[in-house]
Amino acid sequence: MSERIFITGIGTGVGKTVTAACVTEALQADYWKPVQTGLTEGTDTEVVRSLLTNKQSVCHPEAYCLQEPASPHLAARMEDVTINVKQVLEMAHKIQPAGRPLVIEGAGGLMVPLTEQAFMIDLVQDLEAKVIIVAQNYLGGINHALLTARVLKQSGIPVLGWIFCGNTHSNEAEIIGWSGYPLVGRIPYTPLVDKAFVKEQAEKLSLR
Ligand SMILES: Nc1ncnc2c1ncn2[C@@H]1O[C@H](COP(=O)(O)OP(=O)(O)OP(=O)(O)O)[C@@H](O)[C@H]1O
Ligand SMILES: C[C@H](N)[C@H](N)CCCCCC(=O)O
Ligand SMILES: [Mg+2]
Repeated sequence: MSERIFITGIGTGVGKTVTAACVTEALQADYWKPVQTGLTEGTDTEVVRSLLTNKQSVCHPEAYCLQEPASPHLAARMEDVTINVKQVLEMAHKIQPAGRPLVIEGAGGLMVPLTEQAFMIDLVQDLEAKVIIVAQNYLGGINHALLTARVLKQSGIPVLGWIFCGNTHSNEAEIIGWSGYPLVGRIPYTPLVDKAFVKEQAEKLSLR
C-alpha cells in the first residue's frame, strides 16, 4: 500500500486545509476529505483543488458531505444519514493512487466523533495512516496540542510531526519539546492564500 498521510489539527479552523494543500503539492500526492461538514462556504476539496499547481494530484470526492457545520456524528444525525466506516475504508482503498501518497484531511480534531461509536482517531488507525498535526498559536493552544500528541502516543499511531500555521510564537518550541515530535514546517500568515503561496510553502516542508 502506498503511503497515507492524515492531516489532523489541534482543533477546527487551525489551517488543516491550507496545510493539506501544501503537503499534497509537495508530494504530488492525491487529496481526500472523507467527511465534509458545513457546505455553505464551499468544501475543503474545492479549496485544495484551487490551490494546487501540479497536474498529477487528484482531489477525490468525499464519502460524505453533510450540510450542518458540526461534528460529523451530529451533522449525520440531523440529516438522518448513517456514516459507514467500512464504506469509507473501502473507498480509501479504491482511490489510493498506485505509487503515490494519499493526503487525507480529517474534520476538526482527533476526538471528534465520526459516528455514534467511533472517533476521528479510530479512522486514522483503520486507515493505517501516518499523521501530521497542524497547530496554531492561541491562548490554550499548548493544551490542545499536547492532548493531541498524548492521544496519538497512547494509540501507537506514527506521527511525522508538527506544522505550525500562522505567526511564529515561542509556544512552538514548547509544543515540540514536550511532545517529542519534530517540526515538519511552518506556514506563515498571508493576506492571500493562493497557488503561488502554497507552492512556495510546499517547497519548504521537511517531509522526507
Ligand atoms: N497561513 C495562513 N494565512 C492566512 N490565512 C490562513 C492561513 N492558514 C489558514 N488560513 C485561513 O484560516 C481559515 C481556516 O483555515 P483552514 O480552512 O485551513 O482550517 P481547517 O483546520 O482546515 O478547518 P476545518 O476544521 O473546518 O477543516 C481559512 O479561511 C483559511 O484560508
Ligand atoms: C464545520 C467545521 N468547519 C468542521 N468541518 C467540523 C468541526 C467539528 C468540531 C467538533 C468539535 O470539536 O466540537
Ligand atoms: Mg479543513
